[in-house]
Amino acid sequence: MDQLRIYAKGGAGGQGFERIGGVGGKGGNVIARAKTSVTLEQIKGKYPQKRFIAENGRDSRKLVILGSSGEDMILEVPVGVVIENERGAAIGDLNEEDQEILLARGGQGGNPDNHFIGQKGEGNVISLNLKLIADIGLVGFPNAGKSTLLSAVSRSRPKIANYPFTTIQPQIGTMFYEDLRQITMADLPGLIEGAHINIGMGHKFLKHLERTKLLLMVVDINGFQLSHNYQPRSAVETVALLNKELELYKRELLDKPAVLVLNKIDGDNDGSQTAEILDRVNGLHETVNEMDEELVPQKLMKFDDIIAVSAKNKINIDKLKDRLRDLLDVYASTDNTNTGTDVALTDSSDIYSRSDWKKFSERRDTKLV
Ligand SMILES: Nc1nc2c(ncn2[C@@H]2O[C@H](COP(=O)(O)OP(=O)(O)OP(=O)(O)O)[C@@H](O)[C@H]2O)c(=O)[nH]1
Repeated sequence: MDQLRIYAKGGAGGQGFERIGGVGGKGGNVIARAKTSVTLEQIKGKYPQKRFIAENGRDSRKLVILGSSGEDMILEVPVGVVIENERGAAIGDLNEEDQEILLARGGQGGNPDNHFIGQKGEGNVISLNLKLIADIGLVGFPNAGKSTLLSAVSRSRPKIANYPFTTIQPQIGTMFYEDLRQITMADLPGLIEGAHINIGMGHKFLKHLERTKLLLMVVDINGFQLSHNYQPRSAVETVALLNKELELYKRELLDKPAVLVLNKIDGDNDGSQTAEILDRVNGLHETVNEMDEELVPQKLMKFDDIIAVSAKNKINIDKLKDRLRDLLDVYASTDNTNTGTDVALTDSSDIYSRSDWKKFSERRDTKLV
């Protein structure tokens, strides 16, 4: 969820008491305050009506010359949110903890200027938009080739982006297309085995993946080993492990559009290694039964596609770029999210698309040196 529309209404001003020159209290304001711990989903869950109304100011009375002001209504919103009005114009953005923005002003209390009649508070339809870090977020353990891939797809060297609302610095690459379309891709450092329990940069990393439209999982066909203290993992185990890390952090991440990239196929001379991985990933709901329980996620991600590449030798990079673009377009036009598949699946439905792989395997002999 990256957008939430709400209604904010300032409290009305209290009535003045003309006979004694009494002034009504000012209506409370509705104020957005940034908190890193808050999500848009939480706001929606807590306030399903999405109406935020501040308290009215009190009237001035015989013994109360100055009516007291209404309380402000404070709405806690996620850090990194852009606030827009009904017409889509930006009112401002909140990039730091406890930063505040006024959403709707309370009405003036009744006083001589308004004939002692308390004024209504402002009523505004407001849209809270989470800033995207990039269209595509790379997911992969160290050494999978994420930086190399980012450089391969983007024309120039990826830039280190300075996002005020993150403490980590994502590398952002821009993919350029012939018709001038641009798609951004972010490599957020720090995902390692155990990230969900906050080993390494853990949560800080995973949190930002939520702010991308599509996840691109990058796996080295030779597998992965975090360090000598950790067991080596095969490529297929790595897919399961990454799936699990995402799931343990936040299950909803598994519902995002996702593509799997099998990288470093230049080292697989006859293509058999990659073909076997692809087969096993395609049947992951069966393959996981043979894996250590600690590697197995409860729910499997549904990849929109699996593409084998060599980031270093630029094999299949254009194909990857085209596919990513197509997928983003499809998702933008249908606003679909894929639903993923549970591991406890009993039917044998093939949850991964093989189409591109077939085409690739037919062509790969001519492409490989
Ligand atoms: N043979 C081969 N090596 C590759 C390929 N892509 C990346 N590498 C090598 O793999 C190593 C790791 O690549 P990086 O791009 O730094 O990997 P990363 O995933 O960004 O790693 P971290 O920065 O540690 O997260 C480097 O030595 C790359 O040259 C590839 O397609 N083929």
